[in-house]
Amino acid sequence: MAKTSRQKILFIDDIPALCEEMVDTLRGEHLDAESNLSPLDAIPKVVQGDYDLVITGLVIAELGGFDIIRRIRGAGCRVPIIMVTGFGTEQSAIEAARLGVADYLTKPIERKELVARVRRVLVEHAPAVPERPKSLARMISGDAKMNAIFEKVKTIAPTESRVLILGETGCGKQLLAHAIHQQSKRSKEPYVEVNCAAIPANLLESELFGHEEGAFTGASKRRVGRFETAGKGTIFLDEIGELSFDLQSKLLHVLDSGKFTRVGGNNDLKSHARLVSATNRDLSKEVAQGRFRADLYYRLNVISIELPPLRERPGDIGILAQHFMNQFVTDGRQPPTFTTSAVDMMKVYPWPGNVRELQNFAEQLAVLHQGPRIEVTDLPSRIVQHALGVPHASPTESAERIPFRKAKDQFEKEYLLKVIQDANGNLAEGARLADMDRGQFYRLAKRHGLTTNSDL
Ligand SMILES: Nc1ncnc2c1ncn2[C@@H]1O[C@H](COP(=O)(O)OP(=O)(O)OP(=O)(O)O)[C@@H](O)[C@H]1O
Repeated sequence: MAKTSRQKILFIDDIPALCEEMVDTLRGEHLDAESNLSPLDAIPKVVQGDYDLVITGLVIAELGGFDIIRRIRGAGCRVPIIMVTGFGTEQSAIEAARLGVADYLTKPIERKELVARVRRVLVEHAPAVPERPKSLARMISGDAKMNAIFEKVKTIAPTESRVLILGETGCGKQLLAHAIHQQSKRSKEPYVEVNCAAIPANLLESELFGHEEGAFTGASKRRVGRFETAGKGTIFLDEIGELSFDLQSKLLHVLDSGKFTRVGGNNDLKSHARLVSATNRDLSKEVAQGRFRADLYYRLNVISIELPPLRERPGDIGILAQHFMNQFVTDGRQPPTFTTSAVDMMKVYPWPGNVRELQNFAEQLAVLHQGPRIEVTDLPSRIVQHALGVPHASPTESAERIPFRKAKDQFEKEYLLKVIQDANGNLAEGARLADMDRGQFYRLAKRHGLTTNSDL
């Protein structure tokens, strides 16, 4: 069955009148619902991802509600499931919670309440990424700070000014440098990248400026350097903070005079390339501490662009994760989508490796994950552990060092996270499992950073 853009609901029960009533109620509220009298017919369709929500009865002759859920989950499918029953007992409610149902309703249930609970589950398990991403060359973003940077690049790229890109490792400096070239009037000319940290210091000068035959041992013939190769295009010097003092002086000379000399040569050659550079160091601090030449810093830093780390770009987490997921699923499958709850938890994690770490994480999931959705429970332990606030000592080990309030806070956070995980990331269900008022549960979850859902 082809998927439509509306979220599709399936009701499973073997009483035709109940099916008709449920479908009429939901369709009356503009929800896309259908029913199936046979669990054995319905399960394969559910497992192949035809539905966004399953509502099931408990007592069904062909296969009971709990067995339906076990088979669906056993096939690796994490579609949210609501159980509706007229035969609810405490035990069945506990079993339903254990199996991770998104909600458990006992009859009689008012029409309005039913629709409200269904809508809530649909929202909580909806694919994330509601924002419309913006793009710049090969970069995409859904974050306001990044979109402002994209706009800045569109303004400065066509000029001749040098650009210095600052930012932590893996946050997109290289991609941004290339975008500047692509948006510039030089885009048809060469684009040359040099990673100053990857080339041994004694070879870097000849790499940049070339060398003449016999310039040093092993220089058996003349070699053209990267400045020459770049011609009238752009040369991108990555990790410029790693340049030795000697090379800093030589680069300063090129920027001041527009000329350079091959190693071992006498002739001045003209440089026409535009220079874009990047570093993950705090260059102004390097200058203050005497490790980087101030005059070179000012010449490089005509226009500076500071790329924020991923943890300061919450609007990018869901968009980039889904973007990479779509790229990495190449075997014809429909790429799984990240749910809002999963993205909320990913926003709490600090992503020390920035976009590169997110990219690797999406690649692993693309290979290993089966099923149409990525839920909180599918996230790797480092993301969940972070939400737990580990490492921390147990109260008995260090009672004298941890104030009571802090110990209580740690316990509260750990407890809430466990409950939210048991509830498959569904906060309403979490509140029910914890036997807490829903509003209080939401507020606590938010205070501990276990959700960033802004409407809580
Ligand atoms: N906004 C983005 N959209 C799409 N892909 C991105 C984006 N930002 C970064 N990437 C991807 O993330 C990875 C890391 O980005 P990049 O190499 O540009 O980071 P960097 O800051 O230059 O890292 P380093 O400091 O280690 O050199 C690359 O594979 C890049 O394609």
